[in-house]
Amino acid sequence: MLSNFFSKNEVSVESQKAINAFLDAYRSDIFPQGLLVIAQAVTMVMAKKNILVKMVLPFPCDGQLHDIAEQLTDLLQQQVNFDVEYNVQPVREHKIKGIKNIIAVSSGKGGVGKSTTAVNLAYGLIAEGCNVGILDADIYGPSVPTMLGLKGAKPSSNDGKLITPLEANGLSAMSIGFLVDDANATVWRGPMASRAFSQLLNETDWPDLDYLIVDMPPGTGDIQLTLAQQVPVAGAVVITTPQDIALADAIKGMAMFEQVKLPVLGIIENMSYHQCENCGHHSHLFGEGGGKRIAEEAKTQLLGQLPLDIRIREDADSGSCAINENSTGEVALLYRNIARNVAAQLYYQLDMRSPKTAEVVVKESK
Ligand SMILES: Nc1ncnc2c1ncn2[C@@H]1O[C@H](COP(=O)(O)OP(=O)(O)OP(=O)(O)O)[C@@H](O)[C@H]1O
Repeated sequence: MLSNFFSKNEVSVESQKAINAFLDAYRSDIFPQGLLVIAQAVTMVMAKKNILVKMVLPFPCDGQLHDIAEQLTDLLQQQVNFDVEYNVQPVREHKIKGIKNIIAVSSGKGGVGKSTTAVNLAYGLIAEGCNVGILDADIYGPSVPTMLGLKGAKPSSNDGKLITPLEANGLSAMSIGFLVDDANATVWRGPMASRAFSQLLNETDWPDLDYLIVDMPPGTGDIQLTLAQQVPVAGAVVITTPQDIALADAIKGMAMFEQVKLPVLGIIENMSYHQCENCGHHSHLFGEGGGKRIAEEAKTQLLGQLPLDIRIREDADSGSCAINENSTGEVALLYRNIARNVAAQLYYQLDMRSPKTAEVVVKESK
């Protein structure tokens, strides 16, 4: 038998060919040109009776690899697993130690669920396989401490100079809310607020992070503009709801980032629909299709849509998170899908090693 020629650790040539062909032809939103064009160091070994596909990828995507492994297992009638290392590269140079990429989460309008989405996006990126931190820059209403279950907690300092961030379920977190009480934070204005923010960013002893999510204050005024200029943001994500008034403000938000020449990775539409608990029917309480429309108009991506769901509010209020309770639950999967889209957009739009970015550069130079 052919298999007798292989050592116990070798995958048969037939299986290798089948896996390569499948991965080569595989297409999805985050792999528009297939998986193999962006994968490095692809090898296959036998691990007991299972095939282990090893590779290095440039952005986290554990959830999608899990689905691909299931499809390959069906195809080969043999268990296939992935063992992937993520090698996220910084797309923009900056001097903040330990952090590779800063992603700003903003909204033109207050109350659209920006902080809730920022926290869940951070946990989504962790669930997909990366090291992540969050910086609550919402100086006028820091809600991240509550959402992480860290209200009242105080960070410490090992050397008396840098503040050690707090940690909640593997997420490193810093917020003005850890340092001053809410009443004091709200009276801060202009320069004072931006100085406080700059200190939070630069004087925190961040661990090694692939992504730092910055929860920006809502709106598009001077303070937001200053912060956007102050932070070496790799890419921005704009949160909106489908209501006309929120959409109009989201457009203003994108224009603000354009003004300071920061790339917008896309839009997340929050409270897009309500799903009936009994029959599963989706009702679009605040209108339909708005996020998609403004994303198309701004030539950016709709990174995902989230339901108006009581579980999301309850989690945010109680300091828990759907992803940490059940990383494959319905709401968790939506956030993880958005997290993958954000990470992939950052890579394809901005990393010079990305085949898509490289393509754009070639076209421009003609
Ligand atoms: N998809 C959702 N489903 C249900 N409730 C949600 C959803 N998203 C956010 N919420 C709730 O809406 C309220 C406002 O959310 P959040 O504080 O995240 O908004 P924000 O845009 O950050 O507000 P602010 O402008 O004050 O910073 C919170 O009570 C939150 O739990």
